[in-house]
Amino acid sequence: MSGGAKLIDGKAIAAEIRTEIKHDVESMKRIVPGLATVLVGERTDSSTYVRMKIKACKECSMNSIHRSLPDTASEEEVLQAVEELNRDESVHGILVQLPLPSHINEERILSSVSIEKDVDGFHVVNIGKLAMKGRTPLFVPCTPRGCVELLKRSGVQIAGKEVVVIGRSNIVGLPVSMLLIHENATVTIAHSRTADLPGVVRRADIVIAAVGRSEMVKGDWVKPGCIIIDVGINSKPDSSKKSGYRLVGDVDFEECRKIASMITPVPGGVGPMTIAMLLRNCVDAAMRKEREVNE
Ligand SMILES: Nc1nc2c(c(=O)[nH]1)N[C@@H](CN(C=O)c1ccc(C(=O)N[C@@H](CCC(=O)O)C(=O)O)cc1)CN2
Repeated sequence: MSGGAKLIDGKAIAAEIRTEIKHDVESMKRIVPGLATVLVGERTDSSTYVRMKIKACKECSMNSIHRSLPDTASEEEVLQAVEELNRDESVHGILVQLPLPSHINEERILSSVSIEKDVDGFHVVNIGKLAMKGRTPLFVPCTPRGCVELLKRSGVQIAGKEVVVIGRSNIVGLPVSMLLIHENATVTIAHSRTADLPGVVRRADIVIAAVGRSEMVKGDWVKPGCIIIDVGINSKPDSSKKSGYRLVGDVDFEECRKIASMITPVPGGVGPMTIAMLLRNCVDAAMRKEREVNE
């Protein structure tokens, strides 16, 4: 491509989705959707993400409730906070910000969230249904749902495409692969131990990079005209920035934009979609509740 890839503007698409969400919230008669955030510890990145989620709720006329626990909190204390939110009728969605401190069993905490309020889609029942044919999970994890939404809203036909997902995490790699299979793509899950990773990635019509390694995917790894969704958010030292670093993805943007037909930037690509999809999931939960109340 001589002109370079078209940018998939995640910030603009997320803003469009948030306008739709606000409209849905304001059309609800009996319920104001409420999102609960649980933060254990004080990691700077996690605190920033939680703050962004709370701000996004406000902008969409939604309520938010926040529970903060110290990083010394016991597993029982985190479970108790989740249980209280499970019982709270003003809360329609609960998210426990990840990662949790290493002494806490993540699976136990995530499975303690009521499946009707599991807006992150990480409960084993919701993930299990996503992994099965003919089952419908109540919620789909936000970043994977955001990737698919970016493709659809950019006019990309997914069915029949060869997709290579790089990364096999529970948050992104595995669930996005399942979602894309349900969209009738042919999906290969590649990872750091895949033999001839560049050769595998070169087969893809659509590349989803979610491996967590700065600028790993190079220009000569990708097929001309392919579509690249970069999920990575890595900081890279940059002395020209006040902070001393800048954010980069898992894809070498400057090299790959010359080869691909469409590409997401970092920042401003998948990241904003994660929060938009979280709000979508929470409002869907509240709308489901409102329908039950009306019956
Ligand atoms: N419980 C969860 N924990 C985590 C999730 C998740 O979906 N649920 N995902 C990530 C972090 N995350 C949300 O929690 C998240 C990451 C990035 C962004 C984002 O908008 N990034 C911006 C850049 C922001 C910056 O300047 O730092 C962008 O890419 O443009 C939103 C949410 C791990 N934990």
